[in-house]
Amino acid sequence: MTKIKLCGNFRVEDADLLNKVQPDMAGIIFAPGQRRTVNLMTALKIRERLNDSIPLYGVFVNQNVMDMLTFFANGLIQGVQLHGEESELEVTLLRERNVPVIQVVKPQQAMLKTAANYVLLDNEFGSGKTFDWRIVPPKPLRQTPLMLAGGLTTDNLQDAINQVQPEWVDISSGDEVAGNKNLEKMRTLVDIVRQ
Ligand SMILES: O=C(O)c1ccccc1N[C@@H]1O[C@H](COP(=O)(O)O)[C@@H](O)[C@H]1O
Repeated sequence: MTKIKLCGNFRVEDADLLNKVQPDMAGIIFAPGQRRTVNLMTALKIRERLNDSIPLYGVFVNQNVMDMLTFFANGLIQGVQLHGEESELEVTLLRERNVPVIQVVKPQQAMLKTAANYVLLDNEFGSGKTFDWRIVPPKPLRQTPLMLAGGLTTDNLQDAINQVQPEWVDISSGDEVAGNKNLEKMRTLVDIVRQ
């Protein structure tokens, strides 16, 4: 069964919505200057309020690995999502310290072996835009569990799963209404992957 990550949670009360719908993973944005970027205090409050059963991943774009290791060691995050041009060396460094890693790759790299736990395909970060799913290599050719992202919504999620057969889907914009996380959208998305 495909698993679901709900990302870009930025208000403390978003933790309550996540607890209600129980996604397999949640995400917060540490990359600076994004609409959904959280500061450390908000991140701590979200982790505190979120059920222990929901792993919280931090999204970073070309940022300091030491910060990631500190956040992980302190239990603030349970894994990292590298959403920039991070090197395989950085991935290895994190993996050597047992940090689970989601690494953004280009579609053609979805077939390469990597030290990361998951490879993630996205259009642009948190843009809410889809890309042409036909360029994704078929499942038998893929070496690492695939996380599909980019403009997934309640309208196209089922098609995306049917076409790409990803192990995971990752959604940020598609569970929002007027710029805020929305319980009904979140519930519908989770129901689609679990039906
Ligand atoms: O969600 C964000 O705002 C974000 C900011 C910077 C880097 C990554 C971000 N989110 C990730 O972007 C993709 C696609 O999101 P969307 O559903 O198209 O909005 C997803 O992997 C999020 O984790």
